[in-house]
Amino acid sequence: MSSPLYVALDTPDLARAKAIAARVRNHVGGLKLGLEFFMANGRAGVREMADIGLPIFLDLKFHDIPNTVAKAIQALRPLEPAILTVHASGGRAMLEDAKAAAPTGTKVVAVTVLTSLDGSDLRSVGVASDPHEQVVRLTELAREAGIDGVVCSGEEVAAAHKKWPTGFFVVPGVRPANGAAGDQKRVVTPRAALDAGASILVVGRPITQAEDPDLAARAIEATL
Ligand SMILES: O=c1ccn([C@@H]2O[C@H](COP(=O)(O)O)[C@@H](O)[C@H]2O)c(=O)[nH]1
Repeated sequence: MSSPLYVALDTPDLARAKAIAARVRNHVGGLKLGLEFFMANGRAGVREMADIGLPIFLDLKFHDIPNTVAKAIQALRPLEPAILTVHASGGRAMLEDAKAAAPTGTKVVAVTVLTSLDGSDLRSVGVASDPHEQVVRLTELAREAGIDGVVCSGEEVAAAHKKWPTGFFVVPGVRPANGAAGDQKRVVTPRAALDAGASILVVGRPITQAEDPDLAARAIEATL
């Protein structure tokens, strides 16, 4: 069985992304490429990373009107990513159109509440619900829209999983015990996230900024 650990290669530097991927490839189940990587390296860069032979999670977090999101996803079809992301708050029609536009083998997952936000951040943008309630609400929306799963923190994944037992749950904001949270506010350990029902874990800086990324990935893997 492949590892549930996906490494987030958040760098604009293609050579650095390839070097880290080469070092950790035997201890991770896939490579997550986000906006920082994509803006610098585009589709050609994604193709080069795919040549490494691990599944590609393209985390571009689309959020726009349904037609625009669908057309953007259609433009990415040749890349056939294993997973891609949209924002659940884009609404049901956008989620439905995103799924219809994606390649058959691509999982479309919706970001519920970013792991960098807490209740006070939600209130500051006019959302009265706490992160837990909001994640559960958006998980129900995602399920009804017929997509594949959601992105949430390890604090809510058990509740989301209960609402959607067959869903696919992506958990970022994962830190080894005593690891620096950085800008993440809803953080759990890799083991706790898996025990709570995560399908895959996304870990970036604890691996990519470690002195020895291979050792850091191995240490996380050993806890799973
Ligand atoms: O709610 C979300 C959604 C996506 N992310 C992404 O995951 C990684 C986390 O990186 P770390 O360095 O481990 O904090 C990053 O690429 C985010 O864009 C997230 O953190 N939270």
